[in-house]
Amino acid sequence: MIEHPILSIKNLSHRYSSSWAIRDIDLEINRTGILGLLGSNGAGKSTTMNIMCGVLNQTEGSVLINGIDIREQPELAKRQIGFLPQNPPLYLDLTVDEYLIYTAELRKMEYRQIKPALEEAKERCGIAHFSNRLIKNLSGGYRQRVGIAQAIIHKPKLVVMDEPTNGLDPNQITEVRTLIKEIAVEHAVIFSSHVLSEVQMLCKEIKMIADGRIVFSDTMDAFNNYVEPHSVLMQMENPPVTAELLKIAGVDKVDFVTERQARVYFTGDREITERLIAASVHNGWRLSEISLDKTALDEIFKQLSTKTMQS
Ligand SMILES: Nc1ncnc2c1ncn2[C@@H]1O[C@H](COP(=O)(O)OP(=O)(O)OP(=O)(O)O)[C@@H](O)[C@H]1O
Repeated sequence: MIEHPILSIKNLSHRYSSSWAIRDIDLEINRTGILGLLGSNGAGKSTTMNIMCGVLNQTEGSVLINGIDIREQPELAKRQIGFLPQNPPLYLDLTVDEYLIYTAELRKMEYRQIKPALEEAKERCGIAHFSNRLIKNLSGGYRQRVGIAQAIIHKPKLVVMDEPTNGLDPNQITEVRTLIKEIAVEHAVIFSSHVLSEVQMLCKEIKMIADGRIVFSDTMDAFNNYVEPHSVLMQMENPPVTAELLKIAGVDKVDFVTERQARVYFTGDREITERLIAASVHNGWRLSEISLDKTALDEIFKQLSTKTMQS
């Protein structure tokens, strides 16, 4: 028997009226766990997710869910997908139970399977005690849990979540992230975010999308290595001239941020900090602070985002 990938997207492109929102997206998921789709607002995350869940018809390319073409056999393919869109379609005047039973029926679940599936989904999402509560009387975090419950009630292979923590308060964000991690033990989860730290925290694999194209695709470890700081910030009471700093092995470039603070770009290992401290002591630069430059991470993120626009 042929084993199909859970999700296989090839050369996916979409055009709204005249302009392309996404171009040539390739993506494959073969196992459970979380894949992060990272991109800033307007990068093309929602467009990609709406197409992969059969909500939007693509202009070009193909989406196969477990080997089934979502455009050719949408009903069959959608049974394997759970989707939490950016604005979950919750019916505020229904109770949690009424709503979840309705979504199970939409998925054409067998009648006798619905009751146990309902209980299991509520249990997993921590909403069993709200079974008879109207959705409009739930907090944002609990509404999001109901949204997640409708995405998993039919036990799909693939769960797609479009910015699931957007608009939640910090406690709710932590709870929803924990829930996503739990769900990913049994399901393949693809999750979008514009928050780099969130993707770093949750995902083993990352696809970064910018201006409708994938600009980075690898494991989270590879991404973290890639975006390791390449500069340090040095605060000195008696700073040297740039040329003195450039003499130190590994230093590529120096920018003075203020008269006494230099950003020192380097290649190679992080032992550069030790060499800089030693040089400072030796030459009397009176170093008061030295740190790996965190803003460098954002800079690299920006560079990756704009890479395709320039090429
Ligand atoms: N219905 C639409 N009609 C025309 N253009 C659209 C439509 N929906 C999205 N776009 C455009 O397509 C591009 C990609 O948008 P998309 O919503 O997929 O991005 P996103 O990464 O999900 O961003 P956000 O987080 O802001 O939703 C943007 O330039 C957006 O303006």
